[in-house]
Amino acid sequence: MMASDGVNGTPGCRFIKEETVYQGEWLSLGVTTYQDPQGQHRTWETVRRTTRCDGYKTDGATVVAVLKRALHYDQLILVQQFRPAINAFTLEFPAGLCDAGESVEDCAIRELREETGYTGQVISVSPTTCMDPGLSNSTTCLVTAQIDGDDIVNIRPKPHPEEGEFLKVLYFPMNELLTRINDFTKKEAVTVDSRVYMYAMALQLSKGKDPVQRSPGRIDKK
Ligand SMILES: Nc1nc2c([nH]c(=O)n2[C@H]2C[C@H](O)[C@@H](COP(=O)(O)OP(=O)(O)O)O2)c(=O)[nH]1
Repeated sequence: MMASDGVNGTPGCRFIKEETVYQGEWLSLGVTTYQDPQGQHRTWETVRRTTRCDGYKTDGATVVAVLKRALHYDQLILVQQFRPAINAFTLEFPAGLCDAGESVEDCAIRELREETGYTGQVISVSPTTCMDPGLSNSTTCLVTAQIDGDDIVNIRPKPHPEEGEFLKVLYFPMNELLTRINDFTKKEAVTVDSRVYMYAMALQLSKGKDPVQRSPGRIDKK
Protein backbone atom coordinates (compact mmCIF):
# COMPACT_ATOMS: atom_id res chain seq x y z
CA MET A 1 0.00 0.00 0.00
CA MET A 2 1.34 3.46 -0.88
CA ALA A 3 1.42 6.22 1.75
CA SER A 4 -1.27 8.02 -0.24
CA ASP A 5 -3.72 5.09 -0.13
CA GLY A 6 -6.55 5.47 2.32
CA VAL A 7 -7.92 2.75 4.58
CA ASN A 8 -11.62 2.02 5.13
CA GLY A 9 -12.68 4.77 2.76
CA THR A 10 -10.72 7.54 4.54
CA PRO A 11 -8.40 9.64 2.43
CA GLY A 12 -4.72 8.74 2.82
CA CYS A 13 -1.79 11.01 3.57
CA ARG A 14 -0.19 12.84 0.70
CA PHE A 15 2.65 15.27 0.05
CA ILE A 16 1.48 18.70 -1.05
CA LYS A 17 4.51 21.00 -1.23
CA GLU A 18 7.87 21.88 0.20
CA GLU A 19 9.20 25.34 1.03
CA THR A 20 12.91 25.79 1.64
CA VAL A 21 13.67 27.73 4.81
CA TYR A 22 17.44 27.35 4.72
CA GLN A 23 19.68 26.04 1.98
CA GLY A 24 23.24 25.13 3.00
CA GLU A 25 25.99 23.45 1.02
CA TRP A 26 25.22 19.97 2.37
CA LEU A 27 21.77 20.22 3.91
CA SER A 28 18.53 22.09 3.49
CA LEU A 29 15.76 22.72 6.00
CA GLY A 30 12.29 22.82 4.51
CA VAL A 31 8.71 23.01 5.64
CA THR A 32 6.79 20.15 4.09
CA THR A 33 3.04 20.54 3.70
CA TYR A 34 1.08 17.30 3.60
CA GLN A 35 -2.52 16.19 3.89
CA ASP A 36 -3.44 13.99 6.85
CA PRO A 37 -5.95 11.09 6.65
CA GLN A 38 -8.80 13.41 7.68
CA GLY A 39 -8.02 15.67 4.73
CA GLN A 40 -6.49 18.41 6.89
CA HIS A 41 -3.35 20.18 5.69
CA ARG A 42 -0.42 20.00 8.13
CA THR A 43 3.25 20.94 8.05
CA TRP A 44 6.49 19.17 8.99
CA GLU A 45 9.99 20.57 9.41
CA THR A 46 12.24 18.44 7.19
CA VAL A 47 16.00 18.17 6.71
CA ARG A 48 17.24 17.03 3.28
CA ARG A 49 20.69 16.38 1.92
CA THR A 50 21.57 18.53 -1.06
CA THR A 51 23.82 15.75 -2.35
CA ARG A 52 21.28 13.11 -3.44
CA CYS A 53 21.84 12.33 -7.11
CA ASP A 54 18.97 12.87 -9.56
CA GLY A 55 16.81 9.79 -9.96
CA TYR A 56 18.28 8.07 -6.85
CA LYS A 57 16.08 6.82 -4.01
CA THR A 58 19.07 6.35 -1.73
CA ASP A 59 21.63 8.85 -0.48
CA GLY A 60 24.31 6.23 -0.10
CA ALA A 61 25.47 2.86 1.14
CA THR A 62 26.19 1.41 4.58
CA VAL A 63 28.67 -1.45 4.49
CA VAL A 64 28.39 -4.45 6.80
CA ALA A 65 31.83 -5.85 6.05
CA VAL A 66 33.16 -9.08 7.53
CA LEU A 67 36.88 -9.80 7.42
CA LYS A 68 37.54 -13.50 6.79
CA ARG A 69 40.97 -15.00 7.35
CA ALA A 70 42.13 -18.59 7.60
CA LEU A 71 42.53 -19.72 11.23
CA HIS A 72 41.00 -16.49 12.56
CA TYR A 73 37.55 -15.69 13.88
CA ASP A 74 35.45 -13.61 11.49
CA GLN A 75 35.61 -9.93 12.36
CA LEU A 76 33.20 -7.10 11.70
CA ILE A 77 34.89 -3.94 10.45
CA LEU A 78 33.69 -0.74 12.11
CA VAL A 79 34.93 2.84 12.08
CA GLN A 80 35.29 5.30 14.91
CA GLN A 81 35.02 8.96 14.01
CA PHE A 82 34.29 12.34 15.48
CA ARG A 83 30.82 13.58 14.54
CA PRO A 84 30.49 17.34 14.99
CA ALA A 85 26.68 17.23 14.95
CA ILE A 86 26.58 15.25 18.19
CA ASN A 87 29.93 16.46 19.53
CA ALA A 88 31.01 12.88 20.10
CA PHE A 89 32.97 9.99 18.69
CA THR A 90 30.79 7.31 17.14
CA LEU A 91 31.12 3.65 16.28
CA GLU A 92 29.64 3.09 12.83
CA PHE A 93 29.63 0.86 9.81
CA PRO A 94 31.78 2.23 6.98
CA ALA A 95 29.40 4.28 4.83
CA GLY A 96 29.12 7.08 2.37
CA LEU A 97 27.17 8.92 -0.26
CA CYS A 98 26.64 7.71 -3.84
CA ASP A 99 28.32 9.62 -6.64
CA ALA A 100 26.27 10.38 -9.76
CA GLY A 101 26.03 7.34 -12.02
CA GLU A 102 27.45 5.04 -9.34
CA SER A 103 25.61 1.88 -8.32
CA VAL A 104 24.98 1.23 -4.65
CA GLU A 105 27.31 -1.80 -4.87
CA ASP A 106 30.13 0.28 -6.36
CA CYS A 107 29.54 3.00 -3.77
CA ALA A 108 29.82 0.41 -0.97
CA ILE A 109 33.07 -1.04 -2.31
CA ARG A 110 34.57 2.42 -2.90
CA GLU A 111 33.62 3.69 0.56
CA LEU A 112 34.93 0.52 2.21
CA ARG A 113 38.22 0.98 0.40
CA GLU A 114 38.48 4.71 1.18
CA GLU A 115 37.58 4.40 4.85
CA THR A 116 39.33 1.11 5.74
CA GLY A 117 41.70 0.27 2.89
CA TYR A 118 40.03 -3.12 2.42
CA THR A 119 38.81 -4.49 -0.89
CA GLY A 120 35.55 -6.33 -0.37
CA GLN A 121 33.09 -8.32 -2.40
CA VAL A 122 29.38 -7.53 -2.26
CA ILE A 123 27.20 -10.34 -0.95
CA SER A 124 23.78 -8.67 -0.66
CA VAL A 125 22.03 -5.31 -1.00
CA SER A 126 18.94 -4.25 0.97
CA PRO A 127 16.10 -2.16 -0.38
CA THR A 128 16.38 1.56 0.35
CA THR A 129 16.00 2.05 4.10
CA CYS A 130 15.29 5.25 5.99
CA MET A 131 17.50 6.47 8.83
CA ASP A 132 15.67 9.07 10.89
CA PRO A 133 12.36 9.76 9.12
CA GLY A 134 10.98 12.06 11.80
CA LEU A 135 13.91 14.36 11.11
CA SER A 136 14.99 13.93 7.52
CA ASN A 137 14.48 12.10 4.23
CA SER A 138 17.95 10.53 4.60
CA THR A 139 18.18 6.99 3.23
CA THR A 140 20.75 4.27 2.78
CA CYS A 141 21.10 0.76 1.37
CA LEU A 142 22.63 -1.84 3.66
CA VAL A 143 25.27 -3.70 1.71
CA THR A 144 26.85 -6.83 3.16
CA ALA A 145 30.37 -7.54 1.98
CA GLN A 146 33.07 -10.12 2.55
CA ILE A 147 36.73 -9.25 2.76
CA ASP A 148 39.22 -11.99 1.94
CA GLY A 149 41.88 -11.13 4.50
CA ASP A 150 44.28 -13.66 3.01
CA ASP A 151 44.25 -11.95 -0.38
CA ILE A 152 47.43 -9.94 -1.02
CA VAL A 153 45.39 -6.75 -1.61
CA ASN A 154 44.10 -6.97 1.95
CA ILE A 155 47.31 -7.77 3.81
CA ARG A 156 48.28 -4.20 4.79
CA PRO A 157 45.14 -2.16 4.12
CA LYS A 158 45.76 1.55 3.80
CA PRO A 159 42.72 3.83 4.13
CA HIS A 160 42.33 6.78 1.76
CA PRO A 161 40.13 9.15 3.75
CA GLU A 162 38.57 12.14 2.06
CA GLU A 163 39.62 15.66 3.02
CA GLY A 164 38.26 16.36 6.51
CA GLU A 165 37.59 12.69 7.27
CA PHE A 166 39.40 11.30 10.34
CA LEU A 167 38.64 7.66 10.99
CA LYS A 168 39.98 4.81 13.06
CA VAL A 169 39.33 1.28 11.80
CA LEU A 170 38.24 -1.17 14.51
CA TYR A 171 37.76 -4.93 14.51
CA PHE A 172 35.09 -6.77 16.47
CA PRO A 173 34.75 -10.58 16.53
CA MET A 174 31.41 -11.65 15.09
CA ASN A 175 31.03 -14.46 17.62
CA GLU A 176 30.81 -12.07 20.58
CA LEU A 177 29.92 -8.82 18.88
CA LEU A 178 27.43 -7.40 21.39
CA THR A 179 29.60 -8.18 24.42
CA ARG A 180 32.64 -6.58 22.77
CA ILE A 181 30.69 -3.48 21.76
CA ASN A 182 29.31 -3.15 25.29
CA ASP A 183 32.83 -3.53 26.72
CA PHE A 184 34.11 -0.92 24.25
CA THR A 185 31.48 1.63 25.32
CA LYS A 186 32.56 1.19 28.95
CA LYS A 187 36.20 1.94 28.09
CA GLU A 188 35.80 4.57 25.38
CA ALA A 189 33.53 7.61 25.18
CA VAL A 190 31.74 6.55 21.98
CA THR A 191 28.14 6.67 20.88
CA VAL A 192 27.22 3.55 18.95
CA ASP A 193 25.25 3.97 15.72
CA SER A 194 21.79 2.37 16.08
CA ARG A 195 22.32 0.23 12.98
CA VAL A 196 25.47 -1.26 14.49
CA TYR A 197 23.89 -1.89 17.88
CA MET A 198 20.75 -3.40 16.37
CA TYR A 199 22.87 -5.69 14.20
CA ALA A 200 24.77 -6.86 17.30
CA MET A 201 21.50 -7.38 19.20
CA ALA A 202 20.05 -9.39 16.34
CA LEU A 203 23.15 -11.59 16.15
CA GLN A 204 22.87 -12.21 19.89
CA LEU A 205 19.17 -13.07 19.60
CA SER A 206 19.88 -15.44 16.72
CA LYS A 207 22.08 -17.40 19.13
CA GLY A 208 19.11 -17.71 21.52
CA LYS A 209 20.61 -15.21 24.00
CA ASP A 210 18.98 -12.07 25.40
CA PRO A 211 20.79 -8.83 24.49
CA VAL A 212 20.88 -7.50 28.09
CA GLN A 213 23.38 -4.88 29.19
CA ARG A 214 21.90 -2.33 31.54
CA SER A 215 19.24 -2.38 34.20
CA PRO A 216 15.84 -1.01 33.12
CA GLY A 217 14.99 2.53 34.16
CA ARG A 218 18.53 3.94 34.07
CA ILE A 219 18.82 7.36 32.45
CA ASP A 220 21.90 8.07 30.36
CA LYS A 221 23.27 11.41 31.49
CA LYS A 222 25.49 13.62 29.39
N1 LIG B 1 25.90 17.38 7.00
C1 LIG B 1 27.10 17.75 6.57
N2 LIG B 1 27.77 16.96 5.69
C2 LIG B 1 28.98 17.37 5.29
C3 LIG B 1 29.53 18.56 5.74
N3 LIG B 1 30.75 18.71 5.17
C4 LIG B 1 30.98 17.63 4.42
O1 LIG B 1 31.99 17.39 3.76
N4 LIG B 1 29.90 16.80 4.46
C5 LIG B 1 29.82 15.57 3.68
C6 LIG B 1 30.85 14.55 4.11
C7 LIG B 1 30.16 13.23 3.89
O2 LIG B 1 30.31 12.80 2.56
C8 LIG B 1 28.74 13.56 4.09
C9 LIG B 1 28.33 13.35 5.52
O3 LIG B 1 27.36 12.37 5.55
P1 LIG B 1 27.66 11.00 6.28
O4 LIG B 1 26.40 10.33 6.53
O5 LIG B 1 28.53 11.26 7.43
O6 LIG B 1 28.46 10.20 5.17
P2 LIG B 1 29.87 9.58 5.34
O7 LIG B 1 29.57 8.25 5.90
O8 LIG B 1 30.66 10.41 6.30
O9 LIG B 1 30.42 9.62 3.97
O10 LIG B 1 28.57 14.94 3.78
C10 LIG B 1 28.80 19.38 6.63
O11 LIG B 1 29.22 20.45 7.05
N5 LIG B 1 27.60 18.93 7.02
